[in-house]
Amino acid sequence: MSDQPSHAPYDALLLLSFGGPEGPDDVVPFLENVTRGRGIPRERLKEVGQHYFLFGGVSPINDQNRALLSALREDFAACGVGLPVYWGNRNWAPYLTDTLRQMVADGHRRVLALTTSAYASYSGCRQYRENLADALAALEAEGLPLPRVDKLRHYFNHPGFVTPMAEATLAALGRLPEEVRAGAHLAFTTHSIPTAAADTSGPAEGHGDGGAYVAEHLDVARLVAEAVRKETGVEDRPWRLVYQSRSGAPHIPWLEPDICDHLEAVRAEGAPAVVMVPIGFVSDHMEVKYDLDTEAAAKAAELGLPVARAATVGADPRFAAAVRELVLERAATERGERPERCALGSLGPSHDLCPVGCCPARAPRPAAAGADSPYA
Ligand SMILES: CC1=C(CCC(=O)O)c2cc3nc(cc4[nH]c(cc5[nH]c(cc1n2)c(C)c5CCC(=O)O)c(CCC(=O)O)c4C)C(CCC(=O)O)=C3C
Ligand SMILES: [Fe+2]
Repeated sequence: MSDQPSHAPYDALLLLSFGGPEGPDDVVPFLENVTRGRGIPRERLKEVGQHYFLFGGVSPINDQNRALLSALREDFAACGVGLPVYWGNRNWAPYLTDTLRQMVADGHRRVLALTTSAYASYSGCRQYRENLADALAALEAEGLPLPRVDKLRHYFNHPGFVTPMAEATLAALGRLPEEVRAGAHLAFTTHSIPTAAADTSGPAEGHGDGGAYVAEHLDVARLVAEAVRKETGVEDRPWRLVYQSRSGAPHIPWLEPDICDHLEAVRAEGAPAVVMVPIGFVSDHMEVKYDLDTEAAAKAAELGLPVARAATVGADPRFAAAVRELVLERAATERGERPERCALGSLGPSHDLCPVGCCPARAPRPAAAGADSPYA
């Protein structure tokens, strides 16, 4: 008997992420990969390309995923979890299909996937499941044995995600001039998505009124605001969930208000300062570095409004530990045990298996790692 925590039946973990360009020549091909068949206006693409060129054509997301990989491997090793960790992306090298092919070549047949998106939505959940189905179809066409791939549950309300975010919010408050700290508002931000996609996010029974996407973000915002209240003793600090990084055609409704409009509105109401808290994101990637640190920060400067931006969890060891807990929890569930399923807030732990109709696509396509998966 070994007293090492068991990750059986899983034999590998796959970090599944978005990917990003690593130099100026990568930017246009990367954007073509992202937007293939998705009808994003050319104007928006040129603009987003410029965001990347401002940073030398390099997205921070790949280095951040490399750091997360190291943190996961360190944590697993320290805790005796002998699960190898691989990394594959939707839109840039290392591409998911290549990684999955390597995993099969290395003998892995039960794979657990961790996505760098903590919440339910088509873009953050089902689209990754579609990418997994595409990769499995490619391996099948090559005549390779197919691994079974499961996906870890959404972790937005896990303490290993929420606690570092709350601490980062307090740290950002501490970077504001002392005299505006007590009165500073909190602006929790996440990626805007079409309201139609928000309304149908998560399982069907929660559809409508922003669906699981908005409900989950509101729960995290409340938890962080409450932690800040406890720590600072400021009882009625205003906070709001706002959105950023809108794209798509202007006549299609997306979640609002935009962070920049929100800064203007609270300035007009007399807010002395704002802390921007990007709860929607797992690392300080381009949406954070450009849309918040560059664009929203410039807006705030124009308004004469002091702002600070909270760090995302990134490769925080507490987040790596949370991933380990979630992996061991899911492994135990797959073995037929009933492990403790840790979650803060009012929503409870999210489902392990996306039910049929969860975060539907506009045009149905095969998606793996869910109840409607065509794969085992
Ligand atoms: C919910 C959500 C997340 C959070 C969850 C998650 O992390 O998955 C996210 C993350 C990210 N989005 C990213 C980049 C882009 N997203 C785009 C486009 C879009 N995102 C959408 C949603 C989301 N996106 C949507 C509804 C679109 C429009 C249509 C479509 O394509 O579905 C476009 C095209 C141009 C534009 O429209 O801006 C780009 C370049 C990067 C990489 C950043 C880097 O390089 O550091 C990351 C992590
Ligand atoms: Fe995006």
